[in-house]
Amino acid sequence: MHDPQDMNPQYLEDLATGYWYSEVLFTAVEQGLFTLLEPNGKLVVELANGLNYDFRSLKRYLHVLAVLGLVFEADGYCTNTKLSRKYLVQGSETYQGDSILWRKYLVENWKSMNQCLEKGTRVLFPPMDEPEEAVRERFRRYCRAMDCIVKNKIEEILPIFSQIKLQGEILDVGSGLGVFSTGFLKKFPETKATLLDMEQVLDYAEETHAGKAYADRIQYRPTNILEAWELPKKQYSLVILSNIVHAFAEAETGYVLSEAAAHLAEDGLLIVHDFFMEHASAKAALSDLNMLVNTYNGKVYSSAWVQQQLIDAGLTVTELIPLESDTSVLIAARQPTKLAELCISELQQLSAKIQTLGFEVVKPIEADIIHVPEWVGLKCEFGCDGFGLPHCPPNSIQSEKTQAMLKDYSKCLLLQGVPPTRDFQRMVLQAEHTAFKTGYYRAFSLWAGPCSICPECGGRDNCKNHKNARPSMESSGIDVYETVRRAGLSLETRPEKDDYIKYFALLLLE
Ligand SMILES: C[S@@+](CC[C@H](N)C(=O)[O-])C[C@H]1O[C@@H](n2cnc3c(N)ncnc32)[C@H](O)[C@@H]1O
Repeated sequence: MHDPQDMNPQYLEDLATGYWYSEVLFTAVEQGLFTLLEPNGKLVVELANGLNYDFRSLKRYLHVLAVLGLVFEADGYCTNTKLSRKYLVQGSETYQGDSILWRKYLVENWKSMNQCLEKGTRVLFPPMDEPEEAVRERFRRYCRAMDCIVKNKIEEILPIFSQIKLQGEILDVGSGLGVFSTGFLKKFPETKATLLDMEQVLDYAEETHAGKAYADRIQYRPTNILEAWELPKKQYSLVILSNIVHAFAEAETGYVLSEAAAHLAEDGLLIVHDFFMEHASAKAALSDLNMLVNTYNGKVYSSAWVQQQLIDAGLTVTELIPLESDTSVLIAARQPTKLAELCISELQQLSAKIQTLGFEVVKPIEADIIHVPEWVGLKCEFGCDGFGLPHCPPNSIQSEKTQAMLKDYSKCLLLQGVPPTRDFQRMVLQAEHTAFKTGYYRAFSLWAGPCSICPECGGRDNCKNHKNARPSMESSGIDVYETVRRAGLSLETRPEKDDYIKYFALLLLE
């Protein structure tokens, strides 16, 4: 997909047709198409009969599913792909259909966006006279949807705890069906869990876990978590708040966080898993709107806000730990040494800290993707006004030296920001200092554009600020476009002079 900085109307067309993709998926999942294709695929004609579809229209529809990588279709025969077989076949452990169909259920509320913006709150609610059975079924669908999503997350999160021998009591706050805590129960046999949620949710949770090997280690405690929790304080080795922080506005969420902290044992760990504005920023911002149209007062927070609540409650807290997927975790403890037992790479922690300086993207990359071809210097010598400036060629690093220097480094961070140049360069310097103070004593940055760090430049032969001057990537012979693309980010030339600019810098670490 194009991005907004490409200044391409195709980006707008792609946004406008986003629902085409979701409708295609919703229909196939709702009709159980992928389930019908198991175990060995079907003739398209058989599928048309099974679904009561017009044969020719189904061929067109299957063509789209094939283009989207969800089926294979050839010679009138159709089979699932690996992806659809794993995630879209009913009855499979990894089935995602319940969360996909929950997204479909929410479409009506999204259509009320304009009214929500006018009123400042959700406007559509289930009917007051909804029959009890319908309410119960709706709750259950909601629980299954959350379950689908969180069971993938727990696989990403458990490795953080791989050096810890967790024992004792786990408290899962706003647990839903409790998939998060059961992930811990399975990994740590010497733990027990208490689930806090509404009564009807916990009834369903109990049904779901009945008969499982760990079932007798779970206690169900129906609780309104916005009121006092009738539980012993300072008792729990692990307190879990997964996807609950975003359910309420500041006052309520602040209360829930402080109650969670109060129930944490002296040597316990508290984990907050959620969307945070700093990670997967488009999805996080859209999730914030999802809260606007679907909840009473929920919202997505910045990690800084949640961290501050935990600090105010007397805890020490990690930097944001982004998952590979769209959410992140923060982990807090009463004893700072407890956090040192977690398996979070130093680089992850540093990236998160540097992100908070205000960069759009902070991406760890391997130094060997940095591309230093022969031609870059030509663009400086012929065609750039900066040639001869204090830290531009020929007063910069020769490409041979850059190539040699890069051999001393393996890890680095690619930093993306925006103009003005001086502000960006100052932020890069701050990032370098942050890395240095963290222990990366070889930290060295190369930024974008001629050095602009001093409002009054000492001039070509007379730089008065060597302490803060740095070379740019391009002046050192780096092909910035190719390097950025190899890092999986996008950078295009600008068709118009006033088009949006992205700035990149490299922070070499070790
Ligand atoms: C988004 S779900 C998260 C469930 C689970 N922790 C997860 O990560 O999938 C939020 C849960 O909080 C529960 N919840 C919301 N408000 C609550 C309240 N005031 N008291 C107790 N539970 C509440 C909901 O019933 C729901 O199960």
